[in-house]
Amino acid sequence: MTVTPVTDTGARTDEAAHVINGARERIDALDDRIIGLIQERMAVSAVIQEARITSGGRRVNLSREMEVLGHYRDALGKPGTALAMTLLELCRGRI
Ligand SMILES: O=C(O)C(=O)C[C@]1(C(=O)O)C=C[C@@H](O)C=C1
Repeated sequence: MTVTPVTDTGARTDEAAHVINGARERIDALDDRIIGLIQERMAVSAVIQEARITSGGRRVNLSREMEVLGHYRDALGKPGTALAMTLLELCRGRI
């Protein structure tokens, strides 16, 4: 049996290639939504930071960042912490 899937799935059967291609479409759609949510988070975070800076405060609030890191760690374990650190960097830049 020769499998010539449209995308490179690594599958050895047409059936497996079909399952993989369908699931990849769902992943691409989920990733689009996740990226949209991250962009929305960045915009909301910018509003907070601008308000704080305009009031004379600092861009960064470390105690709040600890809460955010804990939230992701509790939900996703250790990789959740790394994910939250990346999100925070996207939202407030490098510190
Ligand atoms: O919650 C805040 O005070 C924010 O400024 C938002 C945010 C975040 O993106 O979660 C960004 C920068 C701060 O250091 C802490 C948290």
